[in-house]
This record gives sequence, C-alpha cells and structure tokens, in this order.
Amino acid sequence: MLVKHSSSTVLRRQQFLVRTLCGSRTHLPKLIRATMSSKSEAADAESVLRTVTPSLDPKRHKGQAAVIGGCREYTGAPYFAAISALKIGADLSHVFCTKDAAPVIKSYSPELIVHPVLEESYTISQFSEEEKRKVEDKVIGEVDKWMERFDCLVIGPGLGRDPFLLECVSKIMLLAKKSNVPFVVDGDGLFLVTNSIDLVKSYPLAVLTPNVNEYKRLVQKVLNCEVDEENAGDQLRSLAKQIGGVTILRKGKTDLISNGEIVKSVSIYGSPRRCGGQGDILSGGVAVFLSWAQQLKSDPERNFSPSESPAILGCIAASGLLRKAAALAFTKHKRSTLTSDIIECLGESLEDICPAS
Ligand SMILES: NC(=O)C1=CN([C@@H]2O[C@H](COP(=O)(O)OP(=O)(O)OC[C@H]3O[C@@H](n4cnc5c(N)ncnc54)[C@H](O)[C@@H]3O)[C@@H](O)[C@H]2O)[C@@H](O)CC1
Ligand SMILES: Nc1ncnc2c1ncn2[C@@H]1O[C@H](COP(=O)(O)OP(=O)(O)OP(=O)(O)O)[C@@H](O)[C@H]1O
Ligand SMILES: [Mg+2]
Repeated sequence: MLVKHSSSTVLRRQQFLVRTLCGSRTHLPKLIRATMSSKSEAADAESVLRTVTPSLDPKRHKGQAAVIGGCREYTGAPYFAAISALKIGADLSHVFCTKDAAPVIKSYSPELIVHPVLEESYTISQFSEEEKRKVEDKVIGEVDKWMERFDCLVIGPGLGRDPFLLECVSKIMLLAKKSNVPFVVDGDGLFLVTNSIDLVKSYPLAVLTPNVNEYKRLVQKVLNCEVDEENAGDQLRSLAKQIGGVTILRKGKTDLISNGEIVKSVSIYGSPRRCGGQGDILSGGVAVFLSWAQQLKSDPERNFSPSESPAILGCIAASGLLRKAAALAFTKHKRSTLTSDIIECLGESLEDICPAS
C-alpha cells in the first residue's frame, strides 16, 4: 500500500514556532518567511467564488465536463475528478478511460457517462505498425465526436504512463486546442506534458495543476534548476512565462497560481489530513469554474481586466472551495477523513458562500 507522507507534523511545528516567536517577520524561520515573502497577492477566494458561480437559470444549456483518465491501476482518480465536477455544478460529466477501467468507474456512480475507448500497449502488442495507427485513429475519433460538446477537459487523473496511451492523449490535446476547449492537466497528464512542453506551450486555455513532485519535475525540465522556496512566487511566474503564459496552480500548504504575469495565493481554510485524491477534486473544480469564468468573459457587460483571466479565476475559485470542503470534512471526520468525505462537503461549502436561492 502506498501511504502519502503527512506534512502536518512539520506544519504544526512551524505554526508553533510562528506563535512563540515575537511576531517580527525577520525572526521567522527561513521556510515560513519564504512562503510569506514570495511576491504573490492573497486572492479573495470567496469573492471570486461569488463572482464566477452562475445563478441557477433554467434557460442555461447543459454544461459538460470530461475527464481523460482511468486505466488498470487507477480508477479512483478519474472518478473523483468527474464526480466533483458534477457536485460543483457541471450538468453532465464524462470519463474517457481504458476498457478495463470503465466497468469499475461505471459501478461507482450511474451519474457519470463512461467511454471505454483508451487502449494500452499490452492490448495491441501483437499488432503491426499500420494496425496500431488504425487503433490510434479510432481512439482519437471516439473522443473527437464529443469534443464540441465539452466546456472543459481534465486530462490526466489516473491516466497511467503507458506510451501508446499517452501518444493518443497527446493527439487529444491537439484536438482540444483546435476546438478551443480549455483543459486542466493533472497527474499523469503532467508527466506527458513535462516531457513534451509544446503540447501546452502558449495555449492560454491550459491550466497545469502540479503537486510537489510534479512541480519539481516541471521546474527541472523547463527552467533547468531546482525548486526555489525562497522565491516561490517569482519562480512560478517565470515557469508559467516560459511555457508561453499557461496558467499553473502549484498545490501545497498555500496554493500559488500564476499565468506568467500575476501571482495569486490561496491559503484560507484547508485540512491537515493529506489523503490521496484531493488533487483530483481540485482538477474537476478548476474545469467547472474555468468554464463558468470563460462564459462571464464573453458577457459584453463585463469588463475583464488582465488579472481576471478565466483560468486564474477558475483556479482561485476551485482552490478556495476544495480547501473549505476539506476543512469542513475534517471537522466531521477528523483523522478518518477521506476524499469521498470531502466530495460530500462540496455542496454545503459552495452553498455557504453562494446560496442557490
Ligand atoms: N485513488 C486513485 O486512483 C488515485 C490515483 N491517483 C493517480 O495516481 C497517479 C500518480 O499520482 P501521484 O500523485 O502519486 O504521482 P507522483 O508523481 O507524485 O508520484 C507517483 C509515483 O511515481 C513514481 N515516479 C516518479 N517519476 C516516475 C517516472 N518517470 N516513471 C515512473 N514512475 C515515476 C514516484 O516515485 C511515485 O512513487 C496519477 O495518475 C494520479 O492521478 C492520485 O490522484 C491519488 C488517488
Ligand atoms: N500541506 C497542505 N496543507 C493544507 N492543504 C494542502 C496541503 N497540501 C495540499 N493542500 C491542498 O490540497 C490540494 C491537493 O493538493 P495535493 O498536493 O494533495 O495534490 P495531489 O498530490 O495531486 O493529490 P492527489 O492525491 O489527488 O493526486 C491543494 O490544492 C491544496 O489546496
Ligand atoms: Mg495528483
């Protein structure tokens, strides 16, 4: 069993140090000072959530999200991302996964539309190159016929790292870009993108949501250096700029968000419980809030300033909501808090900030 190392003991120790020191920033431990002094502006996540979340209007069309992910090893991650998108407000949520993963994901919930279309190398190992190309075309075609219905994609939760599957997913990214569909890249999608940065470079509707490992690999590959905690905000800005202004949400105790121009931070709420799957909830949330923010942008009565990029707003809103739901779930379940408990708290948390009526 893989157990995620909890950083809460370290954090508790740091918080204790902050309280016992005399309050001057110059006396704070280096790591804490670094987080506080990085050039980022604290976002008002609740206000962004109120701005971006639409009222429930029966005239609106069905908003659809799709998750590209789910393979033999991982069925939880795509489920968490897709069900979170639904719980937050998507009207339909699709999952495109491998044939082995599909019945499992379907069995978790009848709410999801599950497409068993992705193929891994082992299923085509006997095929000639030409036959493999035909399979690839079929996979791409299966996704393409749905593409125009999607308001946003999440690419990567539980995708795995099979080379043939990742090759197909890189073609799906090209399709999404051609159709101007925004996408959030997470999990193994980031493994793919880190090795082929051009897939997302300069696409303004791409959001990358790296965790600590994924961020480290991105920094090493793109900036050719190590993660610099002392200048976390500036380094994130450089990274996003270097990738042509894509938006990056660097997950951590404080979530940092940049599009190469501005750097925002979200640190309200949160939970000390680090159960796996919280990043998947976040990716589904970013997809929904990003597509809502994009709809706001197209409203002629709204004047969008550069700091109100839909991708940035989507990240701030999703981060604020996930952290609130995680905090609420923790008050109820304490040490036994699981990702599904946090998902159950998404509705109550959003309702608290943006009542439905
Ligand atoms: N219940 C589930 O199904 C969950 C599945 N998850 C999925 O699990 C996958 C991995 O996510 P993590 O956050 O654990 O990923 P990480 O990249 O943080 O680490 C995963 C593991 O992969 C190893 N690794 C690192 N570089 C590698 C490489 N080049 N080739 C092969 N292995 C390498 C690391 O040693 C580590 O043990 C993602 O697809 C993610 O979405 C997670 O979202 C958590 C929940
Ligand atoms: N140390 C922390 N303290 C409080 N909240 C945190 C901490 N680290 C991460 N988070 C919150 O949890 C969210 C998910 O981040 P995390 O680093 O767990 O992602 P992940 O590793 O991709 O998760 P997953 O297990 O789903 O793959 C972040 O957006 C952040 O809001
Ligand atoms: Mg993850």
